[in-house]
Amino acid sequence: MSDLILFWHRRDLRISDNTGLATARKQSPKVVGVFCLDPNILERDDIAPARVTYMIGSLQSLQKRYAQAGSQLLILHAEPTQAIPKLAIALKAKAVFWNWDVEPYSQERDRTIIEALKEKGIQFLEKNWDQILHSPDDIRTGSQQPYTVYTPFWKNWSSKPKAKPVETLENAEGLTKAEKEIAEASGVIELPSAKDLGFHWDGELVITPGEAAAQERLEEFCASAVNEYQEQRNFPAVEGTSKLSAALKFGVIGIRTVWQATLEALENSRSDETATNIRTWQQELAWREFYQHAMYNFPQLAEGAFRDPFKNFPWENNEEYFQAWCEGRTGYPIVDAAMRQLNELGWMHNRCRMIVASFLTKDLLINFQWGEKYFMQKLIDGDLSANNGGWQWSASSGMDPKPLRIFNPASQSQKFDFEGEYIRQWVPELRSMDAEYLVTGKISPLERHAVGYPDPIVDHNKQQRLFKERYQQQKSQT
Ligand SMILES: Cc1cc2nc3c(=O)[nH]c(=O)nc-3n(C[C@H](O)[C@H](O)[C@H](O)COP(=O)(O)OP(=O)(O)OC[C@H]3O[C@@H](n4cnc5c(N)ncnc54)[C@H](O)[C@@H]3O)c2cc1C
Repeated sequence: MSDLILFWHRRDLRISDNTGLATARKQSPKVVGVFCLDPNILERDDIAPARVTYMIGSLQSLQKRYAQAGSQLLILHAEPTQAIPKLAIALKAKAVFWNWDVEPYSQERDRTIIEALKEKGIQFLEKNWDQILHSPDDIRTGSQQPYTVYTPFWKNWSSKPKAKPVETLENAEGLTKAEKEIAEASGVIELPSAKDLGFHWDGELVITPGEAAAQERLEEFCASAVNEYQEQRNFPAVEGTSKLSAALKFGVIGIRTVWQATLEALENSRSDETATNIRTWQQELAWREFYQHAMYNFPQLAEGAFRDPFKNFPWENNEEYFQAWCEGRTGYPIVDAAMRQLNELGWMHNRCRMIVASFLTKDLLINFQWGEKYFMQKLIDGDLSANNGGWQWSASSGMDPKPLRIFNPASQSQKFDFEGEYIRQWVPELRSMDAEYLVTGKISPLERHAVGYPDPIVDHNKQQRLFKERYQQQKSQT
């Protein structure tokens, strides 16, 4: 066996602040990266072109970072349970290290790979967490149960000391020429483009791929917008949030680095008000972690409703309504603006994610899993835990003590897009209409037809009554 440690990147496309990679480098000077394009993931029907494009761009940048450090990032495109052990055996690697993931598929895949490595006496890292600040096994209620409610989770989670960023891989030995030939014979390929993989995204990405861009975005956000985050994050027409979600999903930036930046911002804050804004952003980072812990502890979340009344809920699942929702043609301006933003950018503002999710489930009476899947097909930041968490929260089927939250599209627009700026940006046929009509949605059929904008496909008040009735019925039966 050689000194080689293969470091398998998955949701940690960076060489800075990477716990598993830093451990590998401590144990050997010879560390080579590997990324496996997994057909089990890429061939699913919920993969967004924007997401793959961002991932490939970040892999390109990771390859450059490895080259600068003196090593390589190898690319495979094959079933990982076979390809990873095969490469490790061919290169006589002494170890394959990687960072653990919360998703059910990843855990199953990793267990299979661990068995194959064990058989050959190749070392691995047991349960090394990197993408979250605390292990899901460590944050427990007084009776040692995982949390199902966010507020007590936050209290416990935020009271625990957080690890500092770990050191960047500055230098490492790579493969020799002979080893490179062995790697190629074992399936290593050139990094394909997203188009080569069948994913076409010609638009601009909401965030530039790669570590440097994510770091820059973090610094920029922490120097300015974070100071007004609490209020500004609610207005979809304002650039009030970090847009770091894709970088966090793929681990293009380390969560310890992000947390450290919030602590520095707190230290530099000049007023209680600013500090409150920064703490609010910290709470959003904790939501991300809450949903990841939830997915790890309750993997059944990925399969459907968490709460009983929703397990057999009589959804109507009207295909035409669903199509209108997907295309931004519901006749509700704020809903349509949001869906068109999603279709065009591969990203949607959080306030609008909540509005459209409530609309799909409470107004259109469509199973939240349809919306969950559509989001995954479009989002650059699409992430099982966060997306499922957001959808189950909006549908009232998940971990939430307030089951009957129903968003009224008109009052949401009146509060958060009162000048209709966001609506005008994304629904251009309504551009010349007064804000009053845009936000209330009280646009006459004549005016709608004149500009080619549809009539409302359902009546909000009627539908929400219907939803409540069905919910009460289900509740009484469970
Ligand atoms: C129906 C629905 C679906 C969602 N799907 C996803 C998804 O697939 N991927 C995803 O990353 N987020 C998802 N979210 C959460 C949230 O909308 C996005 O994280 C946020 O809009 C990303 O923008 P940002 O990076 O500017 O966020 P910021 O406001 O700057 O927040 C910072 C980071 O905290 C995390 N975060 C913020 N809010 C949440 C939240 N409610 N839940 C979990 N993490 C959060 C994200 O990593 C985000 O990048 C969803 C929310 C809803 C209501």
